[in-house]
This record gives sequence, structure tokens and C-alpha cells, in this order.
Amino acid sequence: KKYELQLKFCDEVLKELMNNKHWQANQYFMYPVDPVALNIPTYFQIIKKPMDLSTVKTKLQNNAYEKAKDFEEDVRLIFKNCYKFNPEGDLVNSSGHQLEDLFNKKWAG
Ligand SMILES: Cc1ccc(Nc2c(-c3ccc(O)cc3)nc3c(C)cccn23)cc1
Repeated sequence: KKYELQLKFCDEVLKELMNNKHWQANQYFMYPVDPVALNIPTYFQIIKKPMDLSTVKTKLQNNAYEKAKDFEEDVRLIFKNCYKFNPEGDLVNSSGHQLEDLFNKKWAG
């Protein structure tokens, strides 16, 4: 029972992060980074474990997360990747910080 409740909370938080009202914050993180489309051929050399909100959603739906902690880890991987690749002060970097602030608020409750 507890397990289902945890996963239900993950789903709720993820839906909020992906909500269109947070487009300013989430637009760069909704789908896998496409290094060809973005003309960043070195991306996969810099980012060893790509992650995005849609992939997290699919993993959640496929019961790929054993516990809420594993879900949290994937969400935070999105921010880590963002800060590693996009320098402080860049638009995408600041969007990552906005999304992280939103996640921390919802996750801590
Ligand atoms: C030359 C250059 C510089 C920066 C970017 N960043 C960036 C990223 C990105 C997101 C997460 C991430 O871990 C890494 C990159 N997503 C985008 C998008 C959707 C549009 C424009 C820029 N974007 C793209 C090209």
C-alpha cells in the first residue's frame, strides 16, 4: 500500500513539473536532448547518462522505479546534466534552476 502511495505522489509531482504553465522552466527538459537537432555533437561525450521528463514518465508508467528515491534520482539527473552542459547564466541553465526550485518545493511538500 505504502509503495503505491509513494508512486502516486511521484506521478503527481511529475505531472506538475511537466505542466504547460511551467513552460518557461520545463521546455528544455520535456524530451531527450537531440544533439543533431541542437548542433551539439559533443553532448554524449559530456553527458554519460542523459535523462528528461518524458523518459522519467515512461519509466514511472512501466514500474521501472523500485522506490521513490530512484525516481528522485532520475529527476535530479536532469538538473545535473543541464548544469554540466549549460554554463551558469545561460538561459537553459537558469531554466534548470527554476525547474529544480519547483521540484524541491513539491518534493519536500
Ligand atoms: C549550442 C547549444 C548550447 C546549449 C544548448 N542547450 C539546450 C538544451 C539542453 C538541455 C539540457 C541539457 O542537459 C543540455 C542542453 N536544450 C535546448 C533546446 C531545446 C533548445 C535550445 C538550446 N538547448 C543547445 C545548443
